[in-house]
Amino acid sequence: MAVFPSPLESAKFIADHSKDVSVDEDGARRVAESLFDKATAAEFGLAGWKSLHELNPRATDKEAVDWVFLVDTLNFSFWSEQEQQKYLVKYKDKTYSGYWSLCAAVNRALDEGIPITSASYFATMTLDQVRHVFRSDTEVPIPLIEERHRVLNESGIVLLEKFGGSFLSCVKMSEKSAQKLLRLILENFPSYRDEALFEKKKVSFYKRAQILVADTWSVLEGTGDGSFDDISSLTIFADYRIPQVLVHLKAMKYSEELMKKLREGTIFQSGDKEEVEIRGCSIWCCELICKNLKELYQKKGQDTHEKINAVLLDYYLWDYARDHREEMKDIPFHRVRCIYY
Ligand SMILES: Nc1nc2c(c(CN[C@H]3C=C[C@H](O)[C@@H]3O)cn2[C@@H]2O[C@H](COP(=O)(O)O)[C@@H](O)[C@H]2O)c(=O)[nH]1
Repeated sequence: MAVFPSPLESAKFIADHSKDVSVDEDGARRVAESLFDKATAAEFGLAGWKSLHELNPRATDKEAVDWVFLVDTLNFSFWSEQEQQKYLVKYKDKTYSGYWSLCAAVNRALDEGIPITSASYFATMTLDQVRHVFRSDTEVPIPLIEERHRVLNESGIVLLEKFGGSFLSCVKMSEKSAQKLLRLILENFPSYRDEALFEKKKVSFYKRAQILVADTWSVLEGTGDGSFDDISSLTIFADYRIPQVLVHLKAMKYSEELMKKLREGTIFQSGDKEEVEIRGCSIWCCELICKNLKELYQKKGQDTHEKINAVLLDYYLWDYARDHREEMKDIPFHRVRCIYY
């Protein structure tokens, strides 16, 4: 049986040994206080996944679950070298960038009658078909198109061979446990094994695997096969936006030398010490924010069950980063080209 380190334990270990990134406990407490009133509002809740995001599926059926699987299999590396030169997709008279450009391209393909979310289709897609589905509305193509082709074929074949062609079968096998679904994903889909070596120890982040579980919970509206009783055991998803917003909100800090490298646009490799510290401290920082938020609610005698967890905090912070691009422009995000986030 394969050993998959826990992202939470990894984050604690990394935060305890980190040199260039630090979690600011007072800053984390202040962020929790500022979120306190918002946390019971609609946009913080599970329903926001659909109500705030027009490209996400409305349904809670097999096709909606397969949409989530396809999108999260490709949910990585949308950043561009030049902010002005980037991959964009126009869909229904709106132009989308970043993660939303991926969703727009998927919905555009479905509208064109291309069964892009069906394993039987993406298991044998050619590179040219992938290029067509994810074509850009600028001269900048989607990053890592060859890797996207490879992970699509690989994941489609596993779905066909082991799960009858639908991720819903995998969800049913998890018997309403988020941790069991996480393990099934890691055991069967190699491209989701987002791990690194840090201070000679194997650590994990599992960003796409954890967000796949979270998005499955969201698209099923926390009901039926998606009523995971341990959804609060997930951590936030260590991408390249959450660290940026945590530094902006002064809950996390970079050393001068790291800030200099980031400002120069240094491209890091997946697994580099700085990259691991940024991602691990982000997860740990959000655990502290979550803990503080729960304490604030307990003080007020309010029940926080299912209202406050790392998933909902992550979604909120990610949307916040989207909506505050301008204010955050002097905080650089770390640049890695990889299939993990
Ligand atoms: N931590 C975290 N990272 C997330 C997401 C999402 C979108 N997911 C949900 C959000 C709304 C919908 O409800 C989706 O279900 C994408 N990313 C990451 O961000 C990066 C792209 O950023 P930008 O270049 O600005 O589009 C890239 O690494 C991508 O992997 C999230 O939620 N949390």
